[in-house]
Amino acid sequence: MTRNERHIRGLGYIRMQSQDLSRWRELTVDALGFQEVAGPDPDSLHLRMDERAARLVVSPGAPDRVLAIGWEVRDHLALAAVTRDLEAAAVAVKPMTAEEKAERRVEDGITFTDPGGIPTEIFFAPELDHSPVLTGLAQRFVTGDQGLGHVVVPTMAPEESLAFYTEVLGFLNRGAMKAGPPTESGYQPRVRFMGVNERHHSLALIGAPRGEVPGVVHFMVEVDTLDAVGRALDRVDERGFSLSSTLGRHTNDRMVSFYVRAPGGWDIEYGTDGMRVDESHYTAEEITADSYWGHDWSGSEPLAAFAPPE
Ligand SMILES: Cc1ccc(O)c(O)c1CC[C@@H]1C(=O)CC[C@]2(C)C(=O)CC[C@@H]12
Ligand SMILES: [Fe+2]
Repeated sequence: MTRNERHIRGLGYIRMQSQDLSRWRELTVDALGFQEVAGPDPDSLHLRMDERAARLVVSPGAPDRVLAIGWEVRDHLALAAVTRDLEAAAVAVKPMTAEEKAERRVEDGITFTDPGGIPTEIFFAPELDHSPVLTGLAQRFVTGDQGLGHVVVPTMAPEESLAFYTEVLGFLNRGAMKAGPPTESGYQPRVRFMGVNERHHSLALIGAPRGEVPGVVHFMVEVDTLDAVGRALDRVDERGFSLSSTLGRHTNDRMVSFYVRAPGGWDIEYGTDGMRVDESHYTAEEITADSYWGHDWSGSEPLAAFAPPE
């Protein structure tokens, strides 16, 4: 198999819808220190992390689900090249409408669904907001050349999804972890990690019985200090949010993080101290434990992506 040229530079934005915006605001703004800003849609929650106008947008709607995972490319030429790669792979690609571009505050982009049914977008030239970033915990979100963070998406077609992201979109294989025993036909299910920059993984894929709704297992944001992670942990606890996993350090990206349950049945992973991958010598590896210490999932409420299919 060959891989197309790697045009994607990072995870750019995530758009979601939820029936409970006030609880989303409490979690993201009050507990995790995102900055709430005004945006093109007065009814949506626009959350700022850095100089980008908004990295996360939560709109009112049912059911609770992800509306778009936005991947960033360098410029118009890169967008045209990725569009050609997708069309060559027979993916139904739509150009963003003027309204979609205005909502996302990007110069241009395309929309399509990935093999797992996840609404996916590729864009370039996001608008910047040059006013100071006023985070609630005085933390700095680690973004920049490492993008927003990472997202873990469920897929009912794990082999097809892996081929799509690595061969068509050029994501780099950043290793895996076995997830459950081999099937009778000998297929070994794995959580697959993939990267597009120095962040160890910008995307992970998990085989799950439910694809499009909610369309996400967790997304991760990184902050600059362990103290900010600790303060966020105190605040989610004070506000009665359910901790899906205790604090721990992952083996593959070395991130120290906890996971908190958001409305809609997926998690936000909040971490610090992630490693940077040096691609000049990195080789894909298989981890045999998710963490060096901590990350106790025993108190986790069931994830919506793993609910039995309807
Ligand atoms: C293993 C791992 C390394 C780095 C990460 O950022 C990361 O999210 C994970 C996955 C954590 C976790 C797991 O290992 C077992 C299966 C889990 C519980 C899920 O179903 C979602 C998160 C997964
Ligand atoms: Fe993660």
